Amino acid sequence: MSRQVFNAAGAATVGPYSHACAGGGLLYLSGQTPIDPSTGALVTGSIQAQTQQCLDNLFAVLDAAGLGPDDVINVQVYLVDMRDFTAMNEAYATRFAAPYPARTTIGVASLPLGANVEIGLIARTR
Ligand SMILES: C=C(N)C(=O)O
Repeated sequence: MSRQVFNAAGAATVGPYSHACAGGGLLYLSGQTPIDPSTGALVTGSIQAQTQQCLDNLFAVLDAAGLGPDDVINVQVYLVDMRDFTAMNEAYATRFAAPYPARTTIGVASLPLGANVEIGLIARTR
């Protein structure tokens, strides 16, 4: 049996993977870097703008699977510079409403394409 995968025009990939893969009642979304899918270019500028682009891309993938932000149960945030933590949180809070999903934020040495933030998530399926 092949994998049940989801891909969305409103998101990007930078390698050999799907935007999302379902299994065990969960939907696992690949990490999204802040690529604007309309241009294929990395969003530059504030960490807020980059964070919002990552989440917009992820929400496009959720939408392709018939899901939305309220279905998200776990989020992984990767930051190249942990000094961006507060600003990332500010942008993050514009895309999720309380009660928030569980989340882990990890500092990393570098990210694909020189991005400053990458976000992945897990959602429940219906
Ligand atoms: C950006 C990614 N999700 C990757 O390279 O795996």
